[in-house]
Amino acid sequence: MSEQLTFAPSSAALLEPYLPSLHNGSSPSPSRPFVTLTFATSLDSSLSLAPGVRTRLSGPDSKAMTHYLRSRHSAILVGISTLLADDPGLNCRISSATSQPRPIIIDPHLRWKPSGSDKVLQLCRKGQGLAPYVLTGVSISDIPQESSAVLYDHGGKFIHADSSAPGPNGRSRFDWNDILNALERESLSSVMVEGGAQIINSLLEPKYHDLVDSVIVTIAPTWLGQGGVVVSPGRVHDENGVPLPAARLSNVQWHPFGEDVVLCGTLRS
Ligand SMILES: NC(=O)C1=CN([C@@H]2O[C@H](COP(=O)(O)OP(=O)(O)OC[C@H]3O[C@@H](n4cnc5c(N)ncnc54)[C@H](O)[C@@H]3O)[C@@H](O)[C@H]2O)C=CC1
Ligand SMILES: Nc1nc(O)c(N)c(N[C@@H]2O[C@H](COP(=O)(O)O)[C@@H](O)[C@H]2O)n1
Repeated sequence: MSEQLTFAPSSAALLEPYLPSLHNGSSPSPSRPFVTLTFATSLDSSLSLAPGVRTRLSGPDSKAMTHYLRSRHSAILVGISTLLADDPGLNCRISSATSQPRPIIIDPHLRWKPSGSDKVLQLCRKGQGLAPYVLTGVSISDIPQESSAVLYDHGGKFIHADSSAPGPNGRSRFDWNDILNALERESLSSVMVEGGAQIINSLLEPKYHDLVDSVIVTIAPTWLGQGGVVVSPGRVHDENGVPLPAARLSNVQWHPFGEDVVLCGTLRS
């Protein structure tokens, strides 16, 4: 039996202004899903000790908060490096949860070879979570049959999306509008974007700020030190080349959860 978490209604009420509507789960924009950017960070803005190293930052109370968020979104999105590094469950372990979020894996070059031993698929077989939808730039006809079979048998699938949008260092990637359009086509009305750093840094680019409905960050009272996987979006400059803050939150609230503090805000002006 996996761990079961509880989250007090009084704590849930604090988060309500930052969550998709309880009534219909919808976004303020009817044509795309509600987007919550959420992650746990150290005091030096690290998500983990090093690439590929699963690192616990959240204490029990903020962890329960994260699982409450999972209960309130129809999808939970992570990058492929997070999936390969953490072998995460990506399910909701709140005892009172009535639904599970759909895991979305951003895997433009198809690095994941699904196997029955992946935790996310084990949980699916136990009826404790859903199988992932994998967004990839690879043509569906080029995906190895073994990979498709494992994923489809669990109720997941590969979804092709254009991965030729220009990214940093001349690398191509998905445009976030295309990612959200793909989720909308799957009738997923809300998504919590959990990470890792490349995913978060790309979503924090100014051109995507209007796509993000809320930001909920757990800050743990620890410094992970140099070499961590860092959230720090690309630099923004004014017309004279003077650096500007990359992003700033409005409508800010801070809530202590155990030893951690949870910062809630919005990116749009
Ligand atoms: N503390 C926390 O809340 C969290 C921690 N993590 C940690 O973060 C680390 C992984 O982070 P990263 O190495 O930054 O990897 P990542 O999980 O952001 O995945 C990076 C990969 O995702 C793909 N990708 C990202 N953005 C894309 C875009 N816009 N279009 C197309 N493809 C895109 C690319 O293939 C890229 O190589 C792990 O150590 C994990 O433990 C991950 C999630 C949450
Ligand atoms: N909220 C939060 N706190 C931490 O301390 C974390 N390390 C993470 N990581 C994210 O959660 C995923 C693990 O999920 P499961 O517990 O296995 O379901 C991990 O892959 C990161 O996305 N999050």
